[in-house]
Amino acid sequence: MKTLNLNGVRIAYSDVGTGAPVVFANALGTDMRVWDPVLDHLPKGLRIVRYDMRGHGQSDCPPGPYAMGTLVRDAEALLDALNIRDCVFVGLSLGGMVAQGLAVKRLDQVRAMVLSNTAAKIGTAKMWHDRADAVLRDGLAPVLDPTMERWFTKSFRASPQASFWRDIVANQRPEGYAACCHAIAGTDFYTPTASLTLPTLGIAASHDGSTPADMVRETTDLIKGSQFALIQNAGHLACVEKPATYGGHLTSFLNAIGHV
Ligand SMILES: O=C(O)CC1=CCC(=O)O1
Repeated sequence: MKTLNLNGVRIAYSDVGTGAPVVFANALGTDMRVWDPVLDHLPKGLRIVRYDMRGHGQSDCPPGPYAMGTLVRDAEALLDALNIRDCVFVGLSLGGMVAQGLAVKRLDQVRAMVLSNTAAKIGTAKMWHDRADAVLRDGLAPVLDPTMERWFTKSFRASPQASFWRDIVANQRPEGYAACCHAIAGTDFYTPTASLTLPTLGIAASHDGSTPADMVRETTDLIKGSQFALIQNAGHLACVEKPATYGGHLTSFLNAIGHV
């Protein structure tokens, strides 16, 4: 794990390999470890960059609320600092919102994107403000059970791995989590995303309790020529629950666009 000071904030990242760049952005309540299960299922030789969204993982947690524009600027600054152009940007949930914002702003940095378990707009502003208020008041403990239900199928929740992912959320900082809830609350990328034409893969999961498959499909369909994949028997964190299937879809997409 390395860090860079970007926009006055220390951002933790990992940068491995020297080939065609693929950049991964995490979901709310997670950090770059959310991609660990999938990495073994990707082609060898890529340059794999992951980072922790501000307020998450090992990155700094400046006071919130955060704006989506700030999260997009962090991604932009990271790619500039690492001299990355023409990457495939893979964004999970909140990370997928960052992908859309970055693609609108910096097509020189992003040649293609993967919108995983995400949408142009997720939920309602009230829902996110309420969740942020609750987490700031009571901490993350009360949101753990509902989060696990949105993230994973019943059978995965009963597996020994589940407690590891529960702890990932439990150990995030409530202030960073809440600050990112505010960023989601203020985001509606419907119109800007509809103007995009870059190669795009949408990935949805059959049991996603946060961004149901129809929601992911609606956003993916805004982008002309996009592809869509539905992963069966997985929840919101399909990259964790079905890493081989997820990696297979990513690999097919990378091959199809010649990003090898
Ligand atoms: O509701 C959740 O916890 C899932 C989620 C929505 C946006 C995000 O990044 O995660």
